[in-house]
Amino acid sequence: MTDIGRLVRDIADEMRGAEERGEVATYIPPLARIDPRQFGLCVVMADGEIHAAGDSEELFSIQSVSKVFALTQALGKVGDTLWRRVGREPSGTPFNSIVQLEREEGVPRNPFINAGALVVADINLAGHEPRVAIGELLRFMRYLADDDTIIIDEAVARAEQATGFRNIALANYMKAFGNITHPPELTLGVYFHQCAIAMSCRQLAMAGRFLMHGGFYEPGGPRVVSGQRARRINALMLTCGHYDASGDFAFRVGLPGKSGVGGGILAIAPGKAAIAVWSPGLNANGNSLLGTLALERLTEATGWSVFAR
Ligand SMILES: NC(=O)CC[C@H](N)C(=O)O
Repeated sequence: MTDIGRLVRDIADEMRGAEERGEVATYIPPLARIDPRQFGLCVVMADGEIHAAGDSEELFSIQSVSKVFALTQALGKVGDTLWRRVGREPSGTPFNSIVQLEREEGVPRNPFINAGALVVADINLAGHEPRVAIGELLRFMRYLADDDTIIIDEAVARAEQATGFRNIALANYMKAFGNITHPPELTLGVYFHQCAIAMSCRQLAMAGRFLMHGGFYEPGGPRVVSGQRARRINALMLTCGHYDASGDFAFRVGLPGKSGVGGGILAIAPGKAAIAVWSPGLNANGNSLLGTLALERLTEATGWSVFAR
């Protein structure tokens, strides 16, 4: 039996000393100021035991990791009709790409690229004021993580509102195809605020537990989603969670995972563990460089890859 606590500490020690750390995202000004020397890792085991090391209590901007929870929320509202407006194929393009949208008539490839997440935000906005839609997601995150202190970093949300021209373009372009139903600025407001949720590795790993427990909050606890839905969300994370590096992530780590440009990654070992890792330096695809390496070390040592026997 692998001593997980020790493994988690060893990985954090290795990452602390790493020289090659990638580049922090600079296109969102507050993220450009984050110290790239930080690294945190938290593993929540199926029995509830928690192993954490490094800067695992430090808050970071979860950015695109929020897309997993926003998708869960949207599926709860509209069920499988969501798939009329969003595909479920890997895009093979960067997270903020627009190139496929013209040929595919405003239907994004999947819910984890920005275009897809904007449609999901549009679904979550239906029938609400933007403030209420955002509040609903924040409450959902707090419930999942069992932590009422989780907040939205307004400075990050405002910064993206002021500089997010690609997202503004994506939303307007899809509006032209009728796949954004609200005024684009309202849908964008919901999206920018969900990306600006600030969490620690511990909080994020806790929030991901329902995906390790087949849709249950915890063993013996209430259902968050059906078993089928949990499996499907995990499948999408595996195939689309790292954009045009999703294949490489599956190859190296072998777990459903979702990254964000804040440097966080949520990874799920079904039935075994929910894992959150954070290191702000990104690789060329906009995924945490050391976060990916740490997960590779973890699955190599534990055999948690979904492809392991
Ligand atoms: N990959 C990401 O984390 C991207 C999220 C970021 N808020 C953006 O829209 O650009």
